[in-house]
Amino acid sequence: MRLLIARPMTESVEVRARAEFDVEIRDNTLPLAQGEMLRALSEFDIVVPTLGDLFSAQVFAEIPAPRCKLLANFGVGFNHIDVDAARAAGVAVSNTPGAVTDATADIAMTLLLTTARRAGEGERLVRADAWQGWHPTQMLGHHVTGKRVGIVGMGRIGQAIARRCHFGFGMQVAYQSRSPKDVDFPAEYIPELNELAAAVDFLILAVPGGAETRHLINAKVLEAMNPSAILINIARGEVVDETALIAALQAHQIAGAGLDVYEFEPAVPQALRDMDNVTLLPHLGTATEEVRTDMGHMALDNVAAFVAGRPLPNPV
Ligand SMILES: NC(=O)c1ccc[n+]([C@@H]2O[C@H](COP(=O)([O-])OP(=O)(O)OC[C@H]3O[C@@H](n4cnc5c(N)ncnc54)[C@H](O)[C@@H]3O)[C@@H](O)[C@H]2O)c1
Ligand SMILES: O=C(O)[C@H](O)CO
Repeated sequence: MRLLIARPMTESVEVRARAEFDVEIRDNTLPLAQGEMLRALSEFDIVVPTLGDLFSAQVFAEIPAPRCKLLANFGVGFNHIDVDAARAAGVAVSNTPGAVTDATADIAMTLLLTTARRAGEGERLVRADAWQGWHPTQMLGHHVTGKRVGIVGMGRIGQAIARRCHFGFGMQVAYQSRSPKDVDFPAEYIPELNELAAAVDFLILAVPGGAETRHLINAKVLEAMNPSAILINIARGEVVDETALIAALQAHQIAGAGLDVYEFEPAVPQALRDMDNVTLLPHLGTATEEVRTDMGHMALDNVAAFVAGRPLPNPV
């Protein structure tokens, strides 16, 4: 069976892939272009795609009977794949849940602390050689310990964030999700999103992307937030109406934002880049050597199971 891996991977993943499979590893860090996706579906049995490779209904429509039978996605989020269209074309989809959880929760905390404590702004001040010295009212930020945090999407990553907030920072945790969760820390379930938004100092997004959550955070939710509150997004850019977010920040409806993901990634609006109360990261959630290696092996475990005719360990 021929395997295509759509990006260069960490060394041990590439070594294993070459040892176990008839593999082509694409030597390009950019997403697959339309023509490359069509070739992937028609010339390979299995493809390991990732974020940015837009396997849309239109792509599947162009190759109605693809040779490819598995998209073993590198990453837990699969909103770049039209899973229904894939299934209709006879293509299974798998992903890499769990491997990404702790690192992504760590990045949520990085964003929360950096934004609340104005660490990015302070770092820029020092680098610009503009710091005039400590004084009692210099660069006052928002206190974190003991504050109220609201988590939207209490799944694997949401719960890992909640644990860090509760056990690490003594924060009071509230959340919204599709259903209440049985968790091992105190957490209040607030099913109404605007109510949750109004009740917290930090609102953290950890839902999947896709049609169901597109613009879940809109002007109304941002209006419901406290003027002293901060929005953190480690989920997917499309979960937030970015135009509404910029307007809310400009009108001081909220105090700041910490973003790892963007609606039209990798484009980041100039208006956001101009604001000192916004922390901007380039989708770093899972960006550690260990985690990217674990994700790669998890994707290959799915490939191996498929080749051996066993059930996929991580079917979507
Ligand atoms: N920034 C990054 O690098 C990075 C890294 C990993 C994952 N992610 C994103 O985080 C997402 C979550 O990952 P996970 O492993 O925690 O997934 P998960 O499936 O374990 O958790 C998602 C949670 O969201 C809830 N949910 C779904 N739709 C909802 C809705 N409309 N309203 C409220 N809650 C809803 C689900 O019930 C579930 O509890 C991924 O799908 C991915 O898009 C980002
Ligand atoms: O969904 C994921 O796993 C990340 O966004 C990519 O690392």
